[in-house]
Amino acid sequence: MTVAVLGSGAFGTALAITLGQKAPTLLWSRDPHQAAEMQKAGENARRLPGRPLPGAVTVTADMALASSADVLLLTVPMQQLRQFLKEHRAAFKNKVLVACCKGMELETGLGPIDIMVQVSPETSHALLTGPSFASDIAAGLPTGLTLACADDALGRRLQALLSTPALRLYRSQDVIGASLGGALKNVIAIACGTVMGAGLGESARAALLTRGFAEMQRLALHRGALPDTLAGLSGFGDLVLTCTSAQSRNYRLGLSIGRGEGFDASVTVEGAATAQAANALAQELALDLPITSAVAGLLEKRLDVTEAMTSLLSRALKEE
Ligand SMILES: NC(=O)C1=CN([C@@H]2O[C@H](COP(=O)(O)OP(=O)(O)OC[C@H]3O[C@@H](n4cnc5c(N)ncnc54)[C@H](O)[C@@H]3O)[C@@H](O)[C@H]2O)C=CC1
Ligand SMILES: O=C(CO)COP(=O)(O)O
Repeated sequence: MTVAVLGSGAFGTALAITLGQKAPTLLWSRDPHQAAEMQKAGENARRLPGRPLPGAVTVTADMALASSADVLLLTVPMQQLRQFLKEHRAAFKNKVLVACCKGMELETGLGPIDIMVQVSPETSHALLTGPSFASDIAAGLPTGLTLACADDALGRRLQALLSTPALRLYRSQDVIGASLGGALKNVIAIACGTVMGAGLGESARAALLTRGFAEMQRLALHRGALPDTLAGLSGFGDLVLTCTSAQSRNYRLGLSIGRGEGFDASVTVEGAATAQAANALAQELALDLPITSAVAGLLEKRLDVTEAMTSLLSRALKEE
């Protein structure tokens, strides 16, 4: 099976770098100028400078060429996924699509697998998610991810195809759990960044991370996820990484909120839309997600940091 990565941002480029060390790999960019520049320079100077593309990676803006591969890794941001699938529906027919984005669609609350099923029912679907910074993957550092696919036979083939010596994929058939874990950890990372930015301390962050994990489980289990999936790489693993590292854009957005600073709106921060989508879903399902609600309040500017903290600390005392 041949592979193409569609979307030449940080994550798409990193995946192409690691997969290109194993087999010929296509990397598609929507911008012909950027594709030509990357092919010529042998690197993505904008997103991953200093990380050379292996010779087996071909960068192209030609979707007909890119979609000639059997397996297409989709690395566009979550809020772009539906439109992207609609635009290229004919080219993707009968392909295996592996979504690599994390989040919930703002208007519908749906995750990447649900959207692929809706928009491209004539394709096969899987999800690649878990704790990994693009820069670590591109540097060849050891990484463990979850490959979630409801079809176990296909999941096994994808696991073998997409694992590399440094990138170790674990298989799961729980696409709901893997999808929600990856989406909701970003919301908690914004909360943890906020607490650290406001100087409230590492003990407060540990409490938020832990209670945030309880919220992730509450929503995900209600939607049919398996507890083990939430405790795995795509849930707890990615939560720990994202809530403790300033490499994370979600955490950094939180830091800027906590410090009362601005944040570059062009940076991909998946947790922002997801916080609002998850908060709306929680209200609809009458689920108690106080941290998610506080993050949504901060992002929508209904709350400031002091009010958000007060809303969490003044809740009735309860059993853990
Ligand atoms: N950067 C990282 O360390 C990791 C990112 N991810 C996930 O990967 C997804 C993408 O993130 P990044 O690559 O970091 O973002 P990015 O901002 O670096 O790149 C996004 C890319 O998508 C392209 N794009 C946007 N809209 C498009 C459209 N409609 N059609 C075609 N291309 C479009 C942009 O031109 C850009 O090249 C996110 O969901 C993120 O959560 C997952 C794991 C690690
Ligand atoms: O998903 C990631 C790590 O697993 C990347 O995190 P950010 O999107 O917050 O940078």
